[in-house]
Amino acid sequence: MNFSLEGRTYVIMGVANKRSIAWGIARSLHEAGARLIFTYATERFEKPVKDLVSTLDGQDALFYECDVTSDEGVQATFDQIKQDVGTIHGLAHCIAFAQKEDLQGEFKDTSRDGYLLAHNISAFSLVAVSRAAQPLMTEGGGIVTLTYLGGERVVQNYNVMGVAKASLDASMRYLANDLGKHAIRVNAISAGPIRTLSAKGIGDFNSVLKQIEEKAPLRRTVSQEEVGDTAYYLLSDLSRGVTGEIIHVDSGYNILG
Ligand SMILES: CCCCCCc1ccc(Oc2ccc(Oc3cccc(O)n3)cc2)c(O)c1
Repeated sequence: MNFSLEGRTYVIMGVANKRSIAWGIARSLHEAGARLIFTYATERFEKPVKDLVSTLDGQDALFYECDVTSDEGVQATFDQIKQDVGTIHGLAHCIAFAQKEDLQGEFKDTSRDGYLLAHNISAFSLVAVSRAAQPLMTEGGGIVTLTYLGGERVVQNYNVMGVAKASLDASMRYLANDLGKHAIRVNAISAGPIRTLSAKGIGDFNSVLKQIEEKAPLRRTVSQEEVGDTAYYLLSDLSRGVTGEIIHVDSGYNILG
């Protein structure tokens, strides 16, 4: 069996810059021979993403805007992708957002709007893009999303994003149940903390990194590349028997009490 991604096309949603975990996923899939399609939330990201992708030798990528807070916007993007390439073999959902004030202080102070916004962008968007992508995945395939330990147990300051990640994790399992009959697998990677643009929104992030380096079984933090390689595994035939699963790429930190 061949585990190359030659001849396969994957949609990667959420590259912001070279530090993005989504960019680590893009590099791993490119190295495996995949053709890549990139979506970004607003045209602000079009040039940075195109400039990054131009560094991938031999990549014939496509680029689309996709506002995941709009059902029509998601459908329009996937209609365009269907028109341009026909079939896709998978998707990496690397999209989340919560208001900065809801990522510090006490969770009990979360506003109704802040709670709904975090769930809309960080959890429901997986349902929306999976529903829109399914008809294009005529040969089956894989969907991967990014989650975090704070959705499984309390991590100070992660607050409403933790509650949204718990919803994302359960949504991933229910999507795995629905889409399995179409030979589409749905899994999540629970990444350890990585210094990305998104991480800047989180209170006291530096002390979390220090805690990992001191306590995690591997005594170090993980990289975008290590997460990218696990996404390659989950989107390739190596993981053909795996769906509805969360793989922790976190130096083992999640096993500690
Ligand atoms: C206290 C937890 C420390 C480890 C957090 C690891 C982590 C880092 C980044 C993560 O992704 C996001 C994505 C958006 C997000 O919301 C943001 C980001 C920047 C500004 C802002 O206003 N909101 C917060 C975290 C994420 O889900 C998890």
